[in-house]
Amino acid sequence: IPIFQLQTWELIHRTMAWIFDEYSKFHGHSPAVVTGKPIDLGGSLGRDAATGRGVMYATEALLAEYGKSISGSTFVIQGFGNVGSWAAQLIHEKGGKVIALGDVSGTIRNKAGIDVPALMKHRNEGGQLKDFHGAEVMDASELLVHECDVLLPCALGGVLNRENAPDVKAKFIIEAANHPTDPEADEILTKKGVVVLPDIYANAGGVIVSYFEWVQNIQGFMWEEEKVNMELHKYMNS
Ligand SMILES: NC(=O)C1=CN([C@@H]2O[C@H](COP(=O)(O)OP(=O)(O)OC[C@H]3O[C@@H](n4cnc5c(N)ncnc54)[C@H](OP(=O)(O)O)[C@@H]3O)[C@@H](O)[C@H]2O)C=CC1
Ligand SMILES: O=C(O)CCC(=O)C(=O)O
Repeated sequence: IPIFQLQTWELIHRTMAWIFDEYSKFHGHSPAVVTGKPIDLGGSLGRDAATGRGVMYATEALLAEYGKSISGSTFVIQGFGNVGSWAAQLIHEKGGKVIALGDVSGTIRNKAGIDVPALMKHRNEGGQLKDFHGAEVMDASELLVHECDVLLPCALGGVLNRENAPDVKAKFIIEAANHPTDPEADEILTKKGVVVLPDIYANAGGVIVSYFEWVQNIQGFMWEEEKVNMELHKYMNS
């Protein structure tokens, strides 16, 4: 089943609706042939937040194994798109302190913790990260090696490599992006005792809720968002 990467949900929805429509012209109404559809055409509630929510559940589960929790831990996040912004919001809701964050437009930090809802409002009103008043601008090259408990790369693949891995200070890395840690970095980080949670689990929330979309389509039924989130939590923790 096809899916877009690194695109806005508006474009993903439009494309998936087009594929669904074209297929249905030849085979009759067939919503289950494609996921990532707009809600009105059989998309699932909760899919928009699903990857970031799954990242939060995975982080919570990993920290618990080490006797820690999101609340009271510090977080650095690269990428403030679909995955990064949802992960940041949900971590903030759980009492986690997001102390540094960056996208292409800028990189910012606030030792006391960034007010993520205020940053979302600023971004949704068209503002860039670098112009946000609740944090100071920092050099983008310092983000991945910034002091923190948990580092969440939520942008591109291969961002952690042999150049920067020796300087990483995080104790935990959650691979929210696809393959953000290259094999050389993996080896360096493991020797340093950094715990790296692999992408195949950490960012599985998206594909799990896409599976739920297919399940709902073949059942001819739509789940409440609470049920989607509850089932996602169950799958991420099983
Ligand atoms: N969305 C999903 O459901 C899933 C996504 N993934 C993976 O998660 C990652 C993020 O995807 P998603 O959030 O959907 O993508 P988006 O396009 O929504 O967001 C990507 C973010 O990364 C930022 N970014 C891009 N390049 C850089 C860079 N060089 N330095 C800092 N920030 C950068 C972008 O900044 P700007 O906005 O300024 O361009 C944007 O904030 C990808 O690796 C994707 O494959 C994995 C599973 C599911
Ligand atoms: O929703 C999907 O089917 C795929 C999600 C995704 O983008 C990924 O797992 O990389």
